[in-house]
Amino acid sequence: MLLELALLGIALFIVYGFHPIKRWRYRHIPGPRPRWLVGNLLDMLVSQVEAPQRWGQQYGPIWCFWLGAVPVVMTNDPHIARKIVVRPARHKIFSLHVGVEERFESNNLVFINGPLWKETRNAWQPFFSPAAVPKNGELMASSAAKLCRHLAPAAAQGKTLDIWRDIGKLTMDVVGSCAFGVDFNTLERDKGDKAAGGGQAALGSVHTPAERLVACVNDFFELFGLGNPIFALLFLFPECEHVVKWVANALPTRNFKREIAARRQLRIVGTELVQQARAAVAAEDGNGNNGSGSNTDGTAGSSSGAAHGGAGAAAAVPPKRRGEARPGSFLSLVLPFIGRRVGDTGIRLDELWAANQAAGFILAGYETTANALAFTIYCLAHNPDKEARLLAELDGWGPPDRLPSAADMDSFPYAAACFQESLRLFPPAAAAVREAPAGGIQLGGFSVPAGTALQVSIHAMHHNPRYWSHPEAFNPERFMPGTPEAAEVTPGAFMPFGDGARKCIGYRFAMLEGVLTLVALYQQYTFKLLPGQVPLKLKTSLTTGPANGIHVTVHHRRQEGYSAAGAPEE
Ligand code: HEM
Repeated sequence: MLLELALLGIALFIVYGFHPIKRWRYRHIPGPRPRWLVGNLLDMLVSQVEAPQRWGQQYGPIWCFWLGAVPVVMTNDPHIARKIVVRPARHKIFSLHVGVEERFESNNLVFINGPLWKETRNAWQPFFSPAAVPKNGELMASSAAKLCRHLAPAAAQGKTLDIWRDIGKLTMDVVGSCAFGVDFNTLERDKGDKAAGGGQAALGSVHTPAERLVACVNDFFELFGLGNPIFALLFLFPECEHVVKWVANALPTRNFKREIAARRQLRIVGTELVQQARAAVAAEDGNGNNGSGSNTDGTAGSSSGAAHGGAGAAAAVPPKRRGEARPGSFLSLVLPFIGRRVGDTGIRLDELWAANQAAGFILAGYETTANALAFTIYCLAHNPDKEARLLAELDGWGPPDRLPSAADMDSFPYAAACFQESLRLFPPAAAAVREAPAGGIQLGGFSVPAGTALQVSIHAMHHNPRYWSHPEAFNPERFMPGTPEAAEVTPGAFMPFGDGARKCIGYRFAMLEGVLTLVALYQQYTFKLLPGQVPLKLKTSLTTGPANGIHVTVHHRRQEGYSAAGAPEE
């Protein structure tokens, strides 16, 4: 009897691995052949960038692949992409976490849907309005100036460095000063770079708060999602989510322990930032009021948008009313939402929600922009003629020590074009994700069942030869208005920040930071790649970044005798 049951179990498991009913529902959509049990998961584990690009060439413009038992319908075509991104619902993101970490994660703007997403996006929006973003320019430029000082010894001594790590310190510095008014000190200290770079640091081996923060964010990015083998189990057995979660937490692997520690650290930092902001408000109120959510009158969006402040700088300007931190700081916009009820969902926004918004800003604002800037430096170092054109633009603008501001953005069309072209070639977010609506959706002539995960492969679209001539070439002229290259660009084929209601909320902020940083850096320095880095190896978890950093030597332009034409005078 036992033997028969075992055989029946094995037979059922074998049949389960073919997912016959599910696969039958998607049989009409072309795509790579799924393997037993794992589907096409292994291809995605090898490269979440190359596999979609290859499938796009073989099966495009729309295809279906399988993450274990989960079908994903993907496109590399701008017209189909528009139909996908216009939908506001993001497909469910699996999570292995339990308890407070699960509750913390369930507030993340990137993952939530419905009324909670709407209310949370409302809390973020005023900080990113067209009027508010430029006010961050001064702090961004001053962080870039710090980075320039930080690079000076390497330039003087001819040392090599991983510029991706140093740029990461810059973007964390910008997040701290612009969003929270806090100096994370990332550019002031350099303890052997233990804290930075690809999550190499175990949290226990770093000590200062800034080091801990950078280390835990790096760990988070490295270990989240498909980078974690247990996570892959959720795709193999999505119906058994609770069991997989239970096993993962009961018998955590070393990496999973690291990920939990990183999340905990982020939660703690987020909570500290919220509490500091509340304390600053209470101190300014002068009556001990801690802003505990009494302000639910919808004033959150009314702040001036002056982003220079937050917890650490709150004393500089009196708050407009109780419950608000420094006007215009990110947290000043978030704090008044504490205590609100979200429609008729029964959800009440609390301090954990606010802490998640603070941590979410750190996560979203740090690594994507760092990767984009580091990729731009790589592209320019590999294309000296484009670098020369950039240097000519900067030299025409002013002396090397003149710091750029948001008001100068129109003076740097080529710097902006270089940043955009690098976002095309190496989009830090590989895909935009949505869910097919109730009743299903027609895409590219195929009907896609309700609830299906829909993805725009941003990388595959940006490399689609149907829409980009010489897609592998770095050609910033594509983004210079009035050039023949720009005239060729298909509207909608460039989507590094996604699109629709869920378009990246930070895109203006990222563009400003990217251009101001490039200007400040290239006014003073150029960078040469160490050999062996072309073509660049990529790694993708939540974002796409360089797999092994970007190793360069730094050259001071004036000392090296650079001319406006950019070439070093030998
Ligand atoms: C070069 C830098 C950046 C890139 C390439 C990037 C890219 C993206 C992409 C592709 C999405 C998904 C959009 C969609 O599904 O349609 C996204 C969402 C998001 N981004 Fe960014 N991002 C960058 C910088 C930032 C910054 C600086 C912040 C803010 C601190 C930020 C905050 C967010 C948030 C909160 C979302 C989720 C929005 C929602 O679901 O409503 N990003 N980003």
